[in-house]
Amino acid sequence: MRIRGQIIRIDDEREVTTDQGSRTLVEVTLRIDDLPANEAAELDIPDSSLIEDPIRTLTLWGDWAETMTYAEPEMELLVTNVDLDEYRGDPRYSTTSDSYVILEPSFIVDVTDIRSWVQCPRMYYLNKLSGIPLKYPVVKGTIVHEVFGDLLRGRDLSSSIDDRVDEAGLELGLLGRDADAVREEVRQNATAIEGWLDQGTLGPSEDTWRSEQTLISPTFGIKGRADALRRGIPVELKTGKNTDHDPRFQDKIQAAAYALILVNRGIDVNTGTLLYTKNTAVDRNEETGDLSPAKDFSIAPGLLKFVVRKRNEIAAMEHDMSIPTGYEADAICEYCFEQDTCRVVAGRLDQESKAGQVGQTLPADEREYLERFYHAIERERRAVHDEYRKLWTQSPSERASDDRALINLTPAGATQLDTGRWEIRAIRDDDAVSKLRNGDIALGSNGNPITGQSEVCRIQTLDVDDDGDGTIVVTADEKITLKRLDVYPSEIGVDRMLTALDDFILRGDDTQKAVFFNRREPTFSNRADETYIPSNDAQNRAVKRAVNAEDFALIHGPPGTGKTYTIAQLLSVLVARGDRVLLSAFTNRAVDNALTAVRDPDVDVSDESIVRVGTNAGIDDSMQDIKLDDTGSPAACATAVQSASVVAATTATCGSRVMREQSFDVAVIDEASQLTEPNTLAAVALADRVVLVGDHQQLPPVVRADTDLQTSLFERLIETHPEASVLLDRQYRMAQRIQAFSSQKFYDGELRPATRTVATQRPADLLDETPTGPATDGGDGYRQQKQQRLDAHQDDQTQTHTLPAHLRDPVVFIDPDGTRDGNTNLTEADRIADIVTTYINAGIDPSDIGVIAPFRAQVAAISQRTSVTVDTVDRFQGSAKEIIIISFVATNSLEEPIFEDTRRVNVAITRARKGLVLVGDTAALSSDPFYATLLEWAKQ
Ligand SMILES: Nc1ncnc2c1ncn2[C@@H]1O[C@H](COP(=O)(O)OP(=O)(O)OP(=O)(O)O)[C@@H](O)[C@H]1O
Repeated sequence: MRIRGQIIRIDDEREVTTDQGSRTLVEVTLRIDDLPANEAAELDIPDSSLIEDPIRTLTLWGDWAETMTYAEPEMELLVTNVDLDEYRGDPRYSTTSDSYVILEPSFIVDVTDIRSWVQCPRMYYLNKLSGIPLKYPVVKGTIVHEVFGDLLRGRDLSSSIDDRVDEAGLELGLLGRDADAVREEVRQNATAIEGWLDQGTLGPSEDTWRSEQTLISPTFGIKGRADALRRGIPVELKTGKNTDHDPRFQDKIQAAAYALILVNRGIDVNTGTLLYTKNTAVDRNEETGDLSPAKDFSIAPGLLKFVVRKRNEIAAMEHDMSIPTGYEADAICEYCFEQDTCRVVAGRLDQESKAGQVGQTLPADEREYLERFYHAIERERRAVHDEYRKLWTQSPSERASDDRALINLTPAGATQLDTGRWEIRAIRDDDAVSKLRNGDIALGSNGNPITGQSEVCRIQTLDVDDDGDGTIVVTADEKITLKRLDVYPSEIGVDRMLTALDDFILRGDDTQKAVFFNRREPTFSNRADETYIPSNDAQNRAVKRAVNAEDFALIHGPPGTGKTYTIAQLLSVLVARGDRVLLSAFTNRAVDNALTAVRDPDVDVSDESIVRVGTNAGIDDSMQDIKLDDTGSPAACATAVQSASVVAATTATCGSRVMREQSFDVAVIDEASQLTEPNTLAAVALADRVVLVGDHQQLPPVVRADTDLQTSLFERLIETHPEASVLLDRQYRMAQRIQAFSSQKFYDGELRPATRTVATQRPADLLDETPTGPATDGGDGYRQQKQQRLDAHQDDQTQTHTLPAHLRDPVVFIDPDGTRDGNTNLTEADRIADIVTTYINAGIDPSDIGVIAPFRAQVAAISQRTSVTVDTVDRFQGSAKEIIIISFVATNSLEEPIFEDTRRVNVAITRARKGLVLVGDTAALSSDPFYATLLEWAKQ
């Protein structure tokens, strides 16, 4: 029996005498979440009031009492294998010798963090803050681990080493290493692995082996990736040497933590293996001791419990987000490699530290900032943990309807690739939507990702044909029977935000920081005095402001105002001046979109001077020719990135160990209003000057928790330093009538159409009534395509309907008199499908029409009724359609906001070029001042 609940009170520790001698105990009062159903029956207490009152006393015996020294009221407690008895009519619980006590079980601790915590709690904190820097032992360690995996998958040693060293080309190049020397060193390490594999009679061909496996334990709140499992026993590889007979303590802890996760899966683990690969490489004449690389050790229940208690210490500290001092451990600072960093961080942040403090303390506002964002990021981490938890708390169908999983797949086999990895296929027979995309990392499983067979894989294909059928193809290290594919949450995003804070605040330049902390005003030079963009005064001023900025400049670009165009012109000016430029944005799509404009033949930046840094899967096909080749000759890789005038990468990649080694004169960051402050800092920290391009009146950063991360650095700076910004006030997208509301409400009436043609566009321009059509910003290509469509249409001999009068206006409001039911309004969905059909029958191409709805359920309802693109606002940001139809869903009243933020309405309505149709309920919309004005405008 297990119980789980919130701590209400913790009594003092006591010693009692029992038949087993003197024992320690602590009594804790808990509010139990789910009382065991059989509680009353077990105790034979007929009092039903007990069942309504979930407060119970729990006695923690022996070592578990220690966990209560750092637990606090309000924390959650999960206790397994409890005993139930009664004391004066009250049911009471107590731990048994088989119990585990898990504090804050929802907080998921990584195995490697438990390892560093055991070495020293401050090491855990410093690793989290600073990330893993580019250092040779780290890169070599990664290569050896990969070769290990390859050997387990049956690959030939030499070809594995060649490939893996090749793959690390860029990192080795930046470290100034020679490939041959690295190959030799890896070979020495790998010899230990090979020898051990041979000698253990357990050849890789045997089924008892498997390489790295990601494991999560819902009970113990632990996750991690074991290097390998041999007959269910965790094997950890260490690239160092250890000539003692026993494995190192922290290494044992790591292997034992994996064992715990296996225990949670019902596997009894009582041994662990540590493989010290350097042991075979050390000189036997000089070294004494135990030089065998493999060291087995027994994993007794006591060790597993110790691991849980260490994990509990971390969870408790993270609960109130306190900073470890190092005194919690017996670690000896003078032998610690991290001693200097530890003292510097303690000194700069004025933290208590066992190693002491050095250096000058940072100004109070910087420390306050770091602390505030550290807390915000840790809250975001918790929200990611909530996502992990849904892997086991939600049923498969709940996950599917939440778009978090594709379920009920039919396995369709697997093929082993040359690399030893597997290509796994499954058939889907429905067109269920999900958040999964090609190129994503996902969790594939045979049905249950936690207790079943599961593997982290990369999606290669997810396509669905017209009938809704399709083949899913993924690649993974091990073969699985693919029946389900889940969105796999990742903490990399939060980890990268922390390292960006560290790079900017702790390692950043004081002069640069002063301006972001309002200790001095941003300054501007006069170096740019030419006319760069004659056709658009605001864009021209923006380029000049950006080139002149000594610190930062802000380019505020409402919808369709040519932000991307301006960025391209700006880059050509900067490159011509000899500046080295970082071009960044949150998503790969945004980076590639900006790069497309930079590579326009009319823009004076040569392809040879640009490199695109990122993963193959993330980068658009059209950018593959300028993608940085990070494999092969180390020197060539390093030169390629170091000599580039323009380096383009997402802000997440800016936090990678390769990009953290780069420096730039200027960082130009697109869609900066959608970036959290720390995400922006990841790029800012790499450059002397910064240009942020964005629009804080459109979508804010997407974050899970309600914290300061919701406000972008762009928004904060434009409010504190409006003089550093330029508003692009001419838009090339919308008819005058469509843009008017947005201009008035969001841009102080300053947004105007760039040309008369833009201003006067109408839906009828899309019809054959106007054969030549007016010029749109799509240009001749667009007209030709349209003419082809019209010709095809006429060839069809289909009757050409004309567009009814009420759909000819650029802005239309329609009230279908529907009823909201949950997050859908089917009458509205039906009417929207009719409107779409009317447009199409009139000759408008379906690809010119888009529908936006506030909720996914309504998106699904409309999608079932029409073939045009239907989506939420977030998916539409950055794109535009000739005709946009918006479904508001709400009827009668507006108890909850429709788009939760009026900026979403701004984005929705500004997606339309020629026609905007608002479909909603008059009564509901009139009940809110903002929507009432929208309605008034639409009905004009
Ligand atoms: N100065 C200009 N002269 C002529 N055309 C321009 C100019 N600036 C932008 N355009 C055109 O306006 C259109 C929109 O420009 P762009 O894609 O740069 O806008 P954007 O602000 O990035 O759009 P979004 O709001 O979707 O991010 C493009 O077709 C572009 O060629």
